[in-house]
Amino acid sequence: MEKAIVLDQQAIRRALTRIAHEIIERNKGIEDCVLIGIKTRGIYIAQRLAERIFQIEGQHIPVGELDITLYRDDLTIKTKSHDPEVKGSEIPVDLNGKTIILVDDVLFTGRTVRAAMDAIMDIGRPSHIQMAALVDRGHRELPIRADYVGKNIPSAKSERIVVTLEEVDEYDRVSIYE
Ligand SMILES: O=P(O)(O)OC[C@H]1O[C@H](OP(=O)(O)OP(=O)(O)O)[C@H](O)[C@@H]1O
Ligand SMILES: O=c1cc[nH]c(=O)[nH]1
Repeated sequence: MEKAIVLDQQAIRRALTRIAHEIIERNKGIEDCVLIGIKTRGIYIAQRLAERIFQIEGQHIPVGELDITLYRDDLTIKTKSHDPEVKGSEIPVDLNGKTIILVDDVLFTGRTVRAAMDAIMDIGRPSHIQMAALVDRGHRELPIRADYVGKNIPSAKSERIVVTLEEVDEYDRVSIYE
């Protein structure tokens, strides 16, 4: 059941504009930066950030993609943890020496980001890896944090944050379900 809408279209737009500014500020521009979106919705968020960054800086930032699948071990074992694996990637540039900014819609246990970092390290040797999430809902199971957060949403572990984006879902919204 939908408990609350936590971000509407305007709030998502503002959050992404702020993150775009923060990325530029922290990296003193975007030279040698690459955005890498994680599977469906992270990819669209990365593309939106690249558009904002172009509007602000007048420079194109490369955007790559990682496709990560969940192998949930709670199907066989009574635990809620899961092990994501990388299914595929589309990386448009050489990652050696670059600052990679991983982008996802929701940061939860951190296991997806860990799998993404493993995949990046297999492809090249970036100088830095940063992380941007539209929503950080807490409950980390690994020592991973986001450098850029649209909104921190405290949640019960049993709840679910659902992000819908125009590109795939017709409208922009972040809701919490119980
Ligand atoms: O930090 P974690 O615990 O790894 O969770 C975060 C991941 O979970 C969600 O994907 P989900 O597997 O729900 O698939 P979806 O993107 O298709 O909704 C979300 O898009 C993140 O990629
Ligand atoms: O609540 C959650 C947890 C993981 N991934 C999501 O998209 N939502």
